[in-house]
Amino acid sequence: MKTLQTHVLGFPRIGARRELKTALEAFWSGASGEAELEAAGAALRARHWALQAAAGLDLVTVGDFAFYDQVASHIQLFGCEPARFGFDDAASPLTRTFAMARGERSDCCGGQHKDQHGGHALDMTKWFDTNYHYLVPEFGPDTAFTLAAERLQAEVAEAQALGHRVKVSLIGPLTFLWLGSARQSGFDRLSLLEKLLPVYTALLIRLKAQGVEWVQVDEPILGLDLPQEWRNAFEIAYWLLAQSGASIMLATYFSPLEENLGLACRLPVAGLHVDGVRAAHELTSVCDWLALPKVLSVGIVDGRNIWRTDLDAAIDVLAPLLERRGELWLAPSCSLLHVPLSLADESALDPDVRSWLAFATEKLDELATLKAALSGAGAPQLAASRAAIASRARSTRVHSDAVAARVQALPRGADRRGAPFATRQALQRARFRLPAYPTTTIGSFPQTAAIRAARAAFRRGALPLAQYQSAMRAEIAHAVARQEAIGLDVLVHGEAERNDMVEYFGEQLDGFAFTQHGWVQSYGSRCVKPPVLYGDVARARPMTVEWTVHAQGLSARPVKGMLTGPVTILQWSFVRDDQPRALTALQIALAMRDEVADLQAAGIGIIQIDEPALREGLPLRRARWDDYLTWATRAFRITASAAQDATQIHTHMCYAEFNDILPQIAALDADVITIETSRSDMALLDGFGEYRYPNEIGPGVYDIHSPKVPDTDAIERLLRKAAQVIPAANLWVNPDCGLKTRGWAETEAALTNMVAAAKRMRA
Ligand SMILES: CN1c2c(nc(N)[nH]c2=O)NC[C@@H]1CNc1ccc(C(=O)N[C@@H](CCC(=O)N[C@@H](CCC(=O)N[C@@H](CCC(=O)O)C(=O)O)C(=O)O)C(=O)O)cc1
Ligand SMILES: N[C@@H](CCS)C(=O)O
Ligand SMILES: [Zn+2]
Repeated sequence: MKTLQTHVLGFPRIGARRELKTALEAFWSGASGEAELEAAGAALRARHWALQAAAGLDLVTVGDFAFYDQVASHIQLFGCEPARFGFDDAASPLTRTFAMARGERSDCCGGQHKDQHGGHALDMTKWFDTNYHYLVPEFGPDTAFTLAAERLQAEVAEAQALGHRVKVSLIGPLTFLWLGSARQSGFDRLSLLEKLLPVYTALLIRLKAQGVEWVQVDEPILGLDLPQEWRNAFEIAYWLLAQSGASIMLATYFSPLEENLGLACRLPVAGLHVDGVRAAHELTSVCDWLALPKVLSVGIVDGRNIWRTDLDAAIDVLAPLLERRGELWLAPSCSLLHVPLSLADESALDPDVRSWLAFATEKLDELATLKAALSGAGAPQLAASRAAIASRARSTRVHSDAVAARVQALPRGADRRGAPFATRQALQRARFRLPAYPTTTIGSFPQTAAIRAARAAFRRGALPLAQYQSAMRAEIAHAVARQEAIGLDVLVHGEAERNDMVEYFGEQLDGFAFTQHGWVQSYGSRCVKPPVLYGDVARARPMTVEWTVHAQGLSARPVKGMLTGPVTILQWSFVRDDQPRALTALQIALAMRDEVADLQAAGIGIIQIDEPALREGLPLRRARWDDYLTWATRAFRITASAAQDATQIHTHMCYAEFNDILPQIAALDADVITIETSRSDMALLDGFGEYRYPNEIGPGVYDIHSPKVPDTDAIERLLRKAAQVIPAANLWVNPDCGLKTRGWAETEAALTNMVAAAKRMRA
């Protein structure tokens, strides 16, 4: 008798029409109260469990829902909200979540204790190699843990009342500690494990008593290069958790287990989930090493991409595993948080491309089909799946001879600027005659409600193209006028016409499709709609030149052209799985190179090529870094090298630590890099200083994530700190990142102070 069960590790929570975003933003604006927000959350959970049940999943997953972020929910679950927030019992858990997430704008405790709260939000960083950002737990010697499981248990009860069999998902204790930051340098987060484990055990006991059959405990760090003491800690931790008597499904994903494979298989848990997409080559070894009766859960459906699964190929992989083990669980490789909810409303997608795709809901159906096929029941859906896979494989729309020929013909040295940096720098200084400490911004200015409303009206046909364009031209004129008035040296057009820095280019490049509702959560209520890169990439026509030339025509000061780099376009799109990422990046690089050439030909002398996702694209295992960095940095240079020596190329990076890839950042050979540093109080720059970063650099002096307007003294202090490690002649003055999420009033005030600080430095 063979047993098959289906489940998901997590499900998107934002809602088909971003209902969670709407509910959150209404709550934050004061337009609704906690009861409405809670009701919206409950409705989404119920709907998503119903989808899982309707697709025949054996277990629904509880605990993956969060109003802001699942890591923040765990900070509350384990009672380790940082003491600096000064929460008291009067503050509701929701208010406290938003205080941690959004900093001092929260009216926590009625705003009475703001001074004691230490104000600023928890740091936010990338969840492994995804474009999802989590709130970083803060750990120190005084961190204490207490169980606050009321919300989680209430959600379990909700699901049970709806008649579902429940599996709870939790972030594992080692991964939770690993993801946190040490408030004190030298503090070892692992030393907290002893205090944390009893709280986990107590939680597992409670969940068992509540009738929860399985608890999925996520330990994705088992796919990382772990220090030996962290590896050792797994054995003791899971031995202790086993005492709870709970059935634990230990979940790993995003990366092969490699040297941790034996460890993962040995741990005293009831089951092990492995990533059958990124670690497909390890399935046989895991099957060998995972002793029966432990359950093997195979993440056979790609949770990080949107292509239909080749179900025949999947069955070929799964059937022998089922034969050997007698029991198998089937799942997506990781949580479905990273893909859009459903294809159902994507009526504008090209029908061919649409037939090749599976979003979260369709992936549930794939699991059901696999289960049916493997259990010998009829699976009529297999035929449709087969036809779609075949249609994609033979489609003439995927391959372009012209693109292939261009890639083939790429000359050696196509990734090199004409002259070395020193020569270029002299030419550019003579051309632009900028003052010392030149001031600039990163590209976007506030995406106001008016801008978004105009674009929404244009898209639904309520605003004619000409009127939309003239509205955007007026927004650009406004941004240019504001920058001139503030006294910035290098201006930008402000990106009013862009919905998103990647989607905007995806919409215009051949080889990309885009969705109407394919939202994926980026952080909190903020979402992105990653374009779908299905075919060879080419640029049909210039994409940014008219807007930039319009802006340049409004000012005698240089206006920076603003492009997104090839690696970031690749990284923030759903990309092809039928050719190496390196080749796709090269195709994008060539298309973007044409845009650089056209901007330059139109008289734009400074061009920024944003690469915020360069670091995020790094493979999770260090052994694979070199290969990635070689092709990724080459892709950037191919784009940039269309620039003549007197054209100044900027790049911009944010949302990551960069010190471990400094040589590769230098190898981009951008004339100027603007980089996020203010949140780390310029600590990042120590690495740049020690490394003697050769080109010009603009360390962010203003944290755009905070509504707080930095004063001139604070900015000057940061600049003086920067000038201690970077030669003053190479320093630029700019914010950390784009200003699209900010309002105009705070933006103008902050930039005015920034310009004043630069003037003080010059004096
Ligand atoms: C720099 N970042 C980015 C990342 N990834 C990207 N793909 N892009 C990025 O910029 N990763 C790292 C960071 C993450 N940071 C952010 C910051 C801000 C957002 C954000 O604001 N997202 C918006 C959606 C942006 C967008 O696509 N806008 C569209 C649609 C606007 C919209 O919602 N329209 C409404 C109607 C509005 C009206 O009528 O008034 C609708 O369609 O219903 C546009 O401008 O046209 C967000 O709101 O979440 C994301 C990541
Ligand atoms: N030019 C973009 C970069 C964001 S990382 C912006 O300013 O929004
Ligand atoms: Zn940025």
